[in-house]
Amino acid sequence: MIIGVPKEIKNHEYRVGMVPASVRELINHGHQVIVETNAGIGIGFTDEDYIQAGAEILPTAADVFAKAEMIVKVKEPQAVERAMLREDQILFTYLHLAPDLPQTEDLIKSGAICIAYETVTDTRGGLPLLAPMSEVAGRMSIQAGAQALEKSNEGRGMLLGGVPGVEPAKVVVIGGGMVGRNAAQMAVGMGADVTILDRNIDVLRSLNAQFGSQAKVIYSTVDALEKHVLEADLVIGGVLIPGAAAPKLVTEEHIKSMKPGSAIVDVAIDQGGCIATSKATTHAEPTYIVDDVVHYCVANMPGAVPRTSTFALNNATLPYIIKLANQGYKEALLSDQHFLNGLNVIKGQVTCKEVAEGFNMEYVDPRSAIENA
Ligand SMILES: NC(=O)C1=CN([C@@H]2O[C@H](COP(=O)(O)OP(=O)(O)OC[C@H]3O[C@@H](n4cnc5c(N)ncnc54)[C@H](O)[C@@H]3O)[C@@H](O)[C@H]2O)C=CC1
Ligand SMILES: CC(=O)C(=O)O
Ligand SMILES: [Mg+2]
Repeated sequence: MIIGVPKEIKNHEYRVGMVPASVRELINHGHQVIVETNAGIGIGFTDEDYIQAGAEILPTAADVFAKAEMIVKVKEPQAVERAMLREDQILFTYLHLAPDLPQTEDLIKSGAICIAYETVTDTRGGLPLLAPMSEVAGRMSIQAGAQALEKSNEGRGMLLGGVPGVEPAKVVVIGGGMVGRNAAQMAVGMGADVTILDRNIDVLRSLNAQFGSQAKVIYSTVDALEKHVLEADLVIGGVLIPGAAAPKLVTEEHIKSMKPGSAIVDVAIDQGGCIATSKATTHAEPTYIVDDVVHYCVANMPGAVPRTSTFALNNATLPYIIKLANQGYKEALLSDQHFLNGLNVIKGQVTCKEVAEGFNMEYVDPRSAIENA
């Protein structure tokens, strides 16, 4: 198979779909890899590194899209990239369709086979291709939140850990999954007063086992959420209902009643955000203020630490890329229900239930969509 890796074009996005070592693996499996010039330059990989691994370098994204049978990316395709997709081409990347009608419509129109990293599941109920970036974003959320609390950023002027004799900041983490657990780990490490809310009892038990008395672990009701959010100096939004738009758990009224200068980091923004006043921002302009609350809502947080992130992402995606290339998408997806869960759009049909329901579109069972393709 011919596998194409274009350079990412989202704002301050320096990750890349494949590192040279992954290219070499695919070449060893007998495939051909084409890479856009300078695709890896943001993480220190030159064209020469890719050539050494066996790739061919092409001068533009248009060349890569025109020739590749499968496109491997990081972020959801931007409008100019969507225009280059073609029927029967495989697209393997993050999509986050639920909050993004224009992208969903373009992918339907393209006729391509669009497999989203973030809805692939595993046998333990996890999301193996989202997890590595959630680890990164969860950890980063505390750095971002600490900065947002600085006075020069219109924050309350609080140090997360306080100092001897002065109280630490209260950090409230909504959603105790991969993002929440990693955020809590960093916040605890910095000496903050940490509370984690989730509504899955098994998750609560596991958080309790990990953090013991270092963090409060609370069942997430409207009541509990309101109490803790209104007391918070920093709120981290990390809830997820896989495939679906995030529920708006923190309301406009809550934001109005939060302490002036408090901060929120809505990591769930890539699924639309779990805070009513959130709107996606970029690394160039990461924050804005609503009702004196600093909002950080960057939808590609791991893009800021692209070297760590690309390796972490590639470690997880490589076996799936190899499977698609070796077996073709039909066999690769039909033989593995968890991989099949990644299929969001195929040849004009929506095969992710949450996306179809969210946009009032017809849902087609992915298995029959493939069998009829
Ligand atoms: N902005 C960015 O750059 C990035 C964003 N993300 C996003 O972060 C979000 C979280 O991802 P993960 O932690 O991997 O998901 P996860 O599935 O590991 O964790 C989500 C948690 O939310 C909990 N939850 C669901 N409804 C809840 C409610 N009403 N109250 C409290 N908890 C609730 C679930 O029980 C689960 O434990 C996703 O939207 C993901 O796409 C991930 C990486 C990067
Ligand atoms: C998951 C995601 O949105 C990211 O890594 O950018
Ligand atoms: Mg206020």
